[in-house]
Amino acid sequence: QDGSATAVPSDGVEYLVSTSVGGQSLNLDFDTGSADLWVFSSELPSSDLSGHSYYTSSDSSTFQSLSGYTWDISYADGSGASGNVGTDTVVIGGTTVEGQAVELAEKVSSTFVSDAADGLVGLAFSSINTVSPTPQSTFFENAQSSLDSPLFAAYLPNNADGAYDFGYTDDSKYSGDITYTDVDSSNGFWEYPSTSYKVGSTTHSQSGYTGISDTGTTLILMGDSAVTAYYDQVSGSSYDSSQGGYVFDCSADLPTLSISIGGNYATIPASLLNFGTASGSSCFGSLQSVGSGTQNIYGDVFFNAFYGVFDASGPSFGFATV
Ligand SMILES: O=C(CN1CCCCC1)Nc1ccc2c(c1)OCO2
Repeated sequence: QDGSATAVPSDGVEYLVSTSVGGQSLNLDFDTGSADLWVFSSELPSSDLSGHSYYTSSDSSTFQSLSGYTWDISYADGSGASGNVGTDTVVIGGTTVEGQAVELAEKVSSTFVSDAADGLVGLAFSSINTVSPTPQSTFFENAQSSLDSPLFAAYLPNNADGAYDFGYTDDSKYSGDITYTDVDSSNGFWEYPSTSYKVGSTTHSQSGYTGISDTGTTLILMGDSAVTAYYDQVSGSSYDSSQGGYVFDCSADLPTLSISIGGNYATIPASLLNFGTASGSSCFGSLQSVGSGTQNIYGDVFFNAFYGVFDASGPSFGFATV
């Protein structure tokens, strides 16, 4: 059944969605860049639980253990978690999935302990689900047959409540048309060619590059040539290792950044490219380096500007101006 769930911005770094797992409410981070649904659980050391809501399987009448099943995930930012697996009823907005694989954390890395999320809902493709011995389907994959259309959409406006819509697109959340491009899911991501970009009105090519739509990443992460080309146009900008990225004077005049999604450009307004105060009068850039590789990561800052549609028929990804 179609539905919409409110996404609340948290600490400026993620959006959390109140989710019912076996009747227990948890604030979960929806991550289109991974495919595991995992939760803080009573199996964690109690010192890891402070400040978190957590799932207790013995308190759920609908929990079923998957005996011998384990999971262990590592994210590109170096964080990770692991544990065991069961199934339970998961409700997000108006959409219910019975028998959803729920991955209970027995261990989480320190960043998760200090982060507000009580777990994650992975919305990438289950080919990258980490459950052993059998990878498990995502909430969206399980929900698809009950939705009017096999799609979900992310509406994540800057510093304001947003939403995840399941089964339909909501034209009150965007203006103009939704522009779609084919997705190559062979790496398990909502991935597409991203072979050029514009800094202001100057076009640059990045042949062979792809991009992924990743609501689990805060910023926009691109290859070093693109990052250098951008900050070369920001006078006084520099890479500050103590801040962990490019910074500039908060009064700096920033160019727009247009990224190619398939054959179409999405232009991020300059205002969104200043992520905010780093220290004193220096501000942190919303565009940072992805490091090595040719896969750009288009995170929440992208979704601050565009309603993103993840359509399993195709599959395809669509964007429209917020
Ligand atoms: O790791 C993530 C996102 N991740 C989602 C799940 C919670 C923890 C953060 N993003 C990311 C962070 C740094 C990167 C990167 C991606 O690609 C290269 O550098």
